[in-house]
Amino acid sequence: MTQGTWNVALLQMDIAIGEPERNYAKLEEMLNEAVTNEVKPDVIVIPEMWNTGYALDRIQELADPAGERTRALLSGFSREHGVNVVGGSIAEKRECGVFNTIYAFDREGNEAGDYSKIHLFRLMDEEKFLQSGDKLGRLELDGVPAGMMICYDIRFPELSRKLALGGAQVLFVPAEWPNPRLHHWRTLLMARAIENQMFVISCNRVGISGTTEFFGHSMVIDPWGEVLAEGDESERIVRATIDLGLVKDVRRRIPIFEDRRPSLYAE
Ligand SMILES: O=C(O)CCC(=O)C(=O)O
Repeated sequence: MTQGTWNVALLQMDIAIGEPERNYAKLEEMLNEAVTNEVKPDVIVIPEMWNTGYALDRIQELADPAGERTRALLSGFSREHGVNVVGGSIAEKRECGVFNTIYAFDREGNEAGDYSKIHLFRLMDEEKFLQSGDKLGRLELDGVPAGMMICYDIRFPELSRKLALGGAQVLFVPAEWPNPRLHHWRTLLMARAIENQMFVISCNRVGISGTTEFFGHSMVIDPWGEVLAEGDESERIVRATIDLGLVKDVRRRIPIFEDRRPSLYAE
């Protein structure tokens, strides 16, 4: 990191449904590609449910017990390469069920935060097979306060606002967002960035799973709503450099956090 900037790398990967071994191998390949680029990333982001895809009918047997395999891999990688990793999300098995969980690691390989998806997506039957998390996704990377949400969560502006009010300047959004709702995906991400005057860094998968197609379009959006980088529909690494100082500038320019009237509309 040069002063106040981050190079981010989004691993816009295809995911083999129900085949964790293939997915771990693919992820390692892409992680290595991400750090061998001439521009070294400060933060790497991975898509949602990258270890299993939506193999929900076999999720009990496929999910990573306590996330141990994933945590060992990502923590080791972060430490070895001195890079922050927001580890997408994985199907994570606990005693009380399977969760859709992000683990994030700092440059020393320490766990910087975790978040289990709180809004389960009925259109994909998540609520029938997964448990929902019950806490917000807050973390700090290189001293920068940030938040984590997963996919469907971006439809709930209250959640990103709460993270922003808690100090988040960057919002990470791993996703498996399918066709044909590209318009929703782009608009909601831009809205979350503009209304909260924060960076939104989203990583969506590509490829086809059964009858569902995923369009990628991973995006890096600045606090003014400008799209700094956007993927196409192919498997690739999407890169961008962000100037973290912009959050302060935009919040000074239009001081929405000073102008809020929560007594009139906060629940
Ligand atoms: O809200 C949407 O349209 C997509 C959400 C989704 O695919 C998910 O949360 O996995």
